[in-house]
Amino acid sequence: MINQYRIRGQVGKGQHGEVWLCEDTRDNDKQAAMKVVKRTNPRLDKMNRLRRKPLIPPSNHTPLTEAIGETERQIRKEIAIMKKCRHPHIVKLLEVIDDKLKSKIYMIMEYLGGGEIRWKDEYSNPTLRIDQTRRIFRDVTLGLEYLHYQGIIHRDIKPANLLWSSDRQTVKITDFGVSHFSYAQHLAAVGKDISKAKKYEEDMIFMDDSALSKTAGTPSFYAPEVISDDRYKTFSSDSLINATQSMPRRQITKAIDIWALGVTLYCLLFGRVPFDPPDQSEFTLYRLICEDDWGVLDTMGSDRAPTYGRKPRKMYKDTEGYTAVKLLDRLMDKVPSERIELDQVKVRFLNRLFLGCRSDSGPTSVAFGMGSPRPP
Ligand SMILES: Nc1ncnc2c1ncn2[C@@H]1O[C@H](COP(=O)(O)OP(=O)(O)OP(=O)(O)O)[C@@H](O)[C@H]1O
Repeated sequence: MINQYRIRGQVGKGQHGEVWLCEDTRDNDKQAAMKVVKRTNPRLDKMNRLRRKPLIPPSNHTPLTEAIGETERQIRKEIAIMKKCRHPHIVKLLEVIDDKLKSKIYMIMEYLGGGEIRWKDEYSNPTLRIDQTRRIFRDVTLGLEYLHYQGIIHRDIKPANLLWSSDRQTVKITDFGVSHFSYAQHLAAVGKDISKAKKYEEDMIFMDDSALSKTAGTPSFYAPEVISDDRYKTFSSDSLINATQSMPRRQITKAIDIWALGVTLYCLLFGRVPFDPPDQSEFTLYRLICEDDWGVLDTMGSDRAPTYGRKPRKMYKDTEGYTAVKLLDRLMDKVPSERIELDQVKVRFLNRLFLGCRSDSGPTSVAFGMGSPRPP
């Protein structure tokens, strides 16, 4: 038992901790997920201490972020971010058990019993039907829109971080381990005055936007702007100096999540990632992401709906294949400022779902919104 929680089996293990199924004995044995994380990780903390080299020697006034180790700083950031979120498509943090004298921190979350989304079989064929993908995509779009409105960039959107509720009716976004909260981005989204920051004061220590310059997430889902030129281009020593001097630092914004949403949608539709280097090297992967186009298979989903190719002709514009490829095009635009925003995804691709279109009101077999049924 940890406080009122009776521990049942282990449901998963991540890089930073373990997740256990437990029951809340004070709430009719209601199921919950308990993420148990160690406050310190000597190897990681040492590495980060060396990397960060404090500019000011420690004193009585050393900021809290310097006084605690890197691991605990990351956990606290994850908790601060999760505390801000209350949304049907975001995993809910119920409670944190944080006894300063103990080596572990316990995060109690709602239990998502449906587990991870299974999107491919052993031969990399898609396992989801188009209508299932459409529902998952809608849930994630809504969850992500809420995060961005809050000023949160998730930074690790991918199928493995989307979990089904126990009844498999809803998908929720999880794992805020590398997420970032930017007060500036929150204000930009809601258009408020920065002097009204009172409410967020306690979290200000985690709002250092410079942390965004560190690469985080999963390589196959990286947006081009996350990958700096020196990670996939070969330079002569002279041109490297010139290139790094002249290269403006690319701005990391919520657009990186929209790209990752596109990669996720591609995975669900085709059972494979859009950029898959034949030599399996990260160097090649980064080059493909930054410079190459992706391709499409002839069909998508386990129900094998036709796609009509990478550049489908206008005559197919009312088909789900055409709509899906156009949506992928807009989500995976290599230029972040040109990439579609989530409100546009809603208006242009999910509109009918939002209006609650019923199966008897017309063609609902269309994959991503408006249009008429597939041609024969
Ligand atoms: N609220 C939850 N309900 C049910 N299962 C969960 C829940 N949260 C996490 N899990 C499961 O536990 C596993 C570990 O989750 P966790 O977030 O710690 O690790 P992770 O996703 O591997 O991330 P990282 O290694 O980056 O910390 C996940 O694969 C997931 O299936």
